[in-house]
Amino acid sequence: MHETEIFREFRFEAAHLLPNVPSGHKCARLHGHSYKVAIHISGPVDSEAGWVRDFGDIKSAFKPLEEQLDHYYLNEIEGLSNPTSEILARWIWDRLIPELPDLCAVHVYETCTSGCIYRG
Ligand SMILES: Nc1nc2c(c(=O)[nH]1)N=C([C@H](O)[C@H](O)COP(=O)(O)OP(=O)(O)OP(=O)(O)O)CN2
Ligand SMILES: [Zn+2]
Repeated sequence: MHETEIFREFRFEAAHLLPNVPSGHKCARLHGHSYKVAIHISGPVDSEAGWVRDFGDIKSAFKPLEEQLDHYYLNEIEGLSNPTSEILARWIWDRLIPELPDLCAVHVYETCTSGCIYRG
């Protein structure tokens, strides 16, 4: 059976600053983003269900993370003291992989044009 990749997108608003950027860098100042996260799952299409996995499973797995992230100051969250897209993508991966062992990528879009793809 061929591997097929599915995804589910989520959006949340959050504030952050980047503490380790060079002096004078704009990202050292407190600012916010409308983040978009896409969770990708890969596997065979179940012949009976006709899907790799119910999108609802991805939604359920991401919900506790969304509750920790949405409208929060990311720097105050355990593990996100330097909340770059790279570190946030890894943070999400580490928390989803026990629930979604078929996870294959976490995309974090910090802006419409910038982001990170983490593949474990
Ligand atoms: N590799 C990374 N580079 C940057 C990150 C990051 O997480 N990883 N983060 C930032 C800032 O958070 C910044 O807010 C977003 O970056 P940028 O693409 O510069 O966004 P802008 O909307 O400000 O882009 P402009 O086109 O310059 O307006 C910076 N770098
Ligand atoms: Zn930023």
